[in-house]
Amino acid sequence: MACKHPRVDDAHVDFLPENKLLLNAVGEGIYGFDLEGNAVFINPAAERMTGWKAEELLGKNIHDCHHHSHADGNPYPQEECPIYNTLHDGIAREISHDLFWRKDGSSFPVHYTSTPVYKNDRLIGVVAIFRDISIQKQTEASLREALKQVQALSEKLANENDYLLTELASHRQEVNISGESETIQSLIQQIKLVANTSSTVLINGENGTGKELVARNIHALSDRSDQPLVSVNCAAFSPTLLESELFGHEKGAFTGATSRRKGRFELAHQGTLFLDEVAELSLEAQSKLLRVIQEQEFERVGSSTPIKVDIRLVTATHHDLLKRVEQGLFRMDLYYRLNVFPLHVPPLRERLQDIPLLVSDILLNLNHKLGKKIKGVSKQGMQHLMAYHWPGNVRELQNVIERQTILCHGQILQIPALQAEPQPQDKGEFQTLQQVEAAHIRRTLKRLNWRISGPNGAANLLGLPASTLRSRMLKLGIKRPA
Ligand SMILES: Nc1ncnc2c1ncn2[C@@H]1O[C@H](COP(=O)(O)OP(=O)(O)OP(=O)(O)O)[C@@H](O)[C@H]1O
Repeated sequence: MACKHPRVDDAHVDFLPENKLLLNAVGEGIYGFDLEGNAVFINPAAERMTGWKAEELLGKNIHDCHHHSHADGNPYPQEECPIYNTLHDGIAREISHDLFWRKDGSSFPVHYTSTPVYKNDRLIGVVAIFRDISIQKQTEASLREALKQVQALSEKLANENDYLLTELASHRQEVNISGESETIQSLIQQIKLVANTSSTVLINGENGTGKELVARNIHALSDRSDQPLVSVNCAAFSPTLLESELFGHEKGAFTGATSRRKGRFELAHQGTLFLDEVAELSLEAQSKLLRVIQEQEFERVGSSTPIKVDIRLVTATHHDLLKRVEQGLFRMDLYYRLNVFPLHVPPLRERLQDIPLLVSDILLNLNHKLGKKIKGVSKQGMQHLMAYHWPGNVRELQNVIERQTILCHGQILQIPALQAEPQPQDKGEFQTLQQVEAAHIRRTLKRLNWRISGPNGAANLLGLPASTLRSRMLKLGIKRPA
């Protein structure tokens, strides 16, 4: 932009004479103006910053040279200029959000002061001292950007932390498995054996038998126990959501992916990942899982950068997974990868002798939770519990006990007769009374692991003295299988 009206008024140029040497040495730009707003002094720093030489500007109207427009290109009238206002009212000003235009048409952000100069109490001009604050602005912008990233990261960490703390808090007490039956004791042995290896474990069993409890025990007994145990119920998500839940996603990977998110595989790094209901994985997710198991690496949804993880995998299902393989619903190669160490959790109806111990553990928790003082279950109540077939397994037992505990006012819990065990299918053949009696005794003995006497023995449950039961067994030819 061309500057107009070159006019030097010698009468006004010498208001800074003694300081000129000093002013030429400072790093900040300095202009001296006469009362007309024309430049009477320009130091070398100002020349460097604006690209104008002093001789080009001296005597000219400085506002027109590099203060002519705002950043958006709109005109900047002289009447609004703080420096020119100081010229008129003699009041000092300090401005931090403004810009100066250079000779080459570019601009830079400035911080400046405009200070009135008096001689013999008479205002004779103004000194403007300015600094190029581009670097400061850039630093501020990068700091703001860094702060945004730190805030996003700390929010994400807080979420992950919340998830892990909730997991820990809700399961801290479940590091034991109650049961004295042979099957449970042998299960506990196997858990202890496998826990300290890094082998993949596949837990199979009906709903409510304690598969998740087994997984927690494996983790708790392993050398990864101070790292997270992360659980995912594969049946709880649609195939697309499950993929992003497991592997995470990049920002914008799909509609609704407003920020980058870590998947459960990353959260479980160095710990244990428990995939419950693993049979529900889509074939696509199965391929991805197979790759993680083989290569210990995967990509987030929407990214091609591989992420390496070190996890111990424990899976569970209530399905016959091999049957799912035969039906083409589950990859055979993945099945073999998961089934390295299979564990079977038996249904409660096959280990009825565990009921008294389970009930006493459940009551202990419930007394604490509900503020009750129940000491135990009545004799008849226990018989009712032992006579039931428990399709919902331990979870159903917990629910029955909790329901009755809430209703109970005394110290001994009464349990009503529970829905009777379904009879064997009527195949259209008549059975004699003796055959029905033999089948019933055999079934009861089997469920009680062939225990005859004692409070949890079959004789007690059938309402007979143990000696009578033994002679009936002899008569009916019932023997414990070898
Ligand atoms: N042997 C046991 N001792 C103590 N508590 C048990 C035992 N088995 C199961 N439970 C309890 O029974 C409840 C159900 O167990 P869990 O959730 O582990 O079963 P699950 O087989 O994983 O069920 P689902 O297949 O429905 O997910 C839990 O509260 C668990 O703590």
